[in-house]
Amino acid sequence: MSNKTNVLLVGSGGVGTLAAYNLEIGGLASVTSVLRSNHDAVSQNGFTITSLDHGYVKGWKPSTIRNSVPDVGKECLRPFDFIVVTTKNIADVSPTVTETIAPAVTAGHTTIVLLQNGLNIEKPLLVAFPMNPVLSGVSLIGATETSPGVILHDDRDRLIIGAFTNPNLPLSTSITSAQMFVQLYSASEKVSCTYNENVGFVRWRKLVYNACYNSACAITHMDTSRMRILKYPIDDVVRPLMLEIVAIAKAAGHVLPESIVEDMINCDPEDTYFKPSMQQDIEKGNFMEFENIVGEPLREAEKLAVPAPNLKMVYGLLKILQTNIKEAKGLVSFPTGPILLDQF
Ligand SMILES: NC(=O)C1=CN([C@@H]2O[C@H](COP(=O)(O)OP(=O)(O)OC[C@H]3O[C@@H](n4cnc5c(N)ncnc54)[C@H](OP(=O)(O)O)[C@@H]3O)[C@@H](O)[C@H]2O)C=CC1
Ligand SMILES: CC(C)(CO)C(=O)C(=O)O
Repeated sequence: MSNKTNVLLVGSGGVGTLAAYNLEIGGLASVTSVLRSNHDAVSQNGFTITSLDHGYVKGWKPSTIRNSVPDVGKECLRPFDFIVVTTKNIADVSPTVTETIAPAVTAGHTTIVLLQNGLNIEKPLLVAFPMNPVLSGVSLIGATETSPGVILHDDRDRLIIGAFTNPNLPLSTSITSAQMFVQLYSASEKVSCTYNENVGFVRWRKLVYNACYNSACAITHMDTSRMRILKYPIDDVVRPLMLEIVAIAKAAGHVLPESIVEDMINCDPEDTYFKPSMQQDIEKGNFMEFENIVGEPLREAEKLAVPAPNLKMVYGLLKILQTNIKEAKGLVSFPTGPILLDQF
């Protein structure tokens, strides 16, 4: 039996494939990757990765690939030490993250690492798996699967790991797991992976970008460069949203530096015509992570009585757009025909 750390990776798109590759070349982890739409392409040809950190990699496969999440109990498998979740976190569509990973979690043993955007993403996992550490992974990376098994990685991998508070475990248990994961991820010596105990601060800081740019770009189908060149999309839409997120974060106890708004507005190189992930998702007809990225900060605002009228409007619009996607995928339907016409 291998003495490497046993890692299951669920969700091998842009972020997940880079994480699996980086963990394996570090030499301390053996990775089982769960693949879905790219399973056949990768089992035939491996991954092709063009990466700013790792160079050009052709035909690479993780130690094990699977087309479904393993059932550790039924299959009598060695328990996973870490499950790294790099799916999009679509809280309003089943199967949720909790439902997806449940068969692979060993109570009291497996550490769950959520390498995903958004706020309060740990809450359902702490309810479902009360005796397991859950870690926060905030990724600053640019990684996209351009066709099945082909990954373009064009902004350096900087990963910030921390431990979500699990009231059923000593904090030291979760912190030890977090530090172990940082060691595994840093072992490649190709990327930056740091431990940060202030998970809330790190997640609110990232939301200043994601809740505002992701939403504005998804709704308008305009990338961040065009918004900055035109200026009025920033003045009328993006900056007002960012100021609301900063105010909500402050009320929640996370005081972000004053410069954060202008820094986030200008953080992408202006010539990249960058589309944030939510815009890329809507343009592909995929579900958007809007509940965790916009809905959760909005619910925090309501709880803390912080006015957030812009965020509320944007949330409403994203919910409508998500319903359109659900309808296109057959998850919701409406009455059709003459009855409907008579009614309106
Ligand atoms: N991409 C980026 O540069 C950044 C992304 N993030 C965050 O990282 C997370 C991952 O994003 P990203 O890599 O872009 O996402 P992608 O859409 O590229 O990849 C998600 C992968 O998860 C797979 N998946 C989804 N559900 C399941 C399931 N139930 N079982 C198995 N596989 C599943 C998808 O498969 P399928 O193809 O079949 O749908 C896809 O391969 C998100 O939270 C995102 O917001 C954060 C910073 C930067
Ligand atoms: C901007 C980015 C790529 C941050 O790394 C991101 O988080 C997103 O597009 O959702």
